[in-house]
Amino acid sequence: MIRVGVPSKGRLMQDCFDWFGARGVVMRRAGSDREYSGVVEGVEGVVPVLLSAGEIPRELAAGRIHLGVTGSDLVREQLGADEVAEVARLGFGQADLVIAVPNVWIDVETVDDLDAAAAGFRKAHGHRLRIATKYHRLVRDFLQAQGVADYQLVDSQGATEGTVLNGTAEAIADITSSGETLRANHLRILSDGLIHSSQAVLWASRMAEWSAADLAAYARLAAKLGVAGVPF
Ligand SMILES: Nc1ncnc2c1ncn2[C@@H]1O[C@H](COP(=O)(O)OP(=O)(O)OP(=O)(O)O)[C@@H](O)[C@H]1O
Ligand SMILES: O=P(O)(O)OC[C@H]1O[C@H](OP(=O)(O)OP(=O)(O)O)[C@H](O)[C@@H]1O
Repeated sequence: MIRVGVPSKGRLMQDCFDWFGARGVVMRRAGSDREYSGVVEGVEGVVPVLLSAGEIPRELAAGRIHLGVTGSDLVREQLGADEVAEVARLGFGQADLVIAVPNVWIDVETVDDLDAAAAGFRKAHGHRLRIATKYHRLVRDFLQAQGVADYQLVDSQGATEGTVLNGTAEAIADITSSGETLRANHLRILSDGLIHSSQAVLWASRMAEWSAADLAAYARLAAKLGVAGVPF
């Protein structure tokens, strides 16, 4: 059996079920809304595994699932290129990981401006400018590539836009789609502050054991979905 990790709740789960369903692979939760097991109809040898979107990268890397659907942001943040292969971009779950600063920082429009502000900030406040995020790796790599070093990351696993008003950070790096949460919290995206454009992707684990029967099931599934054969 190939195990396919799918998001266990919310819009991502529904969009994922719709995407598979439109291709003749019907996935649904078994039993009640609260039961985290799933069933699939329309293809033999495939079992869905309902998981938190944030945990799907780790399960792929551990080889406990063969395939998984989750955001490219979460995989790029948590995994290296060796552990998974991209099978298909699914065209939903689009959101941008961006750096945003308070509206009142009128002199800070770009990442270069943020760099300059960071140097001044340290002198004025005795500590480095704080950027709240849960995307530590992506933010570090992005700022390093731009030569920004005088800052510190503050971990925020949710309600990240609130950290500036709450006084625990000066800037944030988080996912946005409509931009409403940023606006409501008086934050503005830097003009060159796009770190990653994310969307839901079907990933294949390079770490899972793929038996001959699993490879045959994958071929059947890939044919139905109209995606590439085993991508590694
Ligand atoms: N506002 C949004 N619009 C579109 N996509 C979003 C939005 N917020 C988050 N996403 C995407 O949804 C995926 C899951 O997000 P997140 O890590 O917040 O999980 P979650 O919804 O909190 O679920 P769980 O707690 O089960 O992991 C990510 O890939 C992210 O890019
Ligand atoms: O641009 P918008 O359309 O306003 O969406 C952005 C919000 O959506 C996500 O939060 P989510 O609802 O997943 O909750 P979180 O705070 O737990 O991350 C993200 O972290 C932003 O807070």
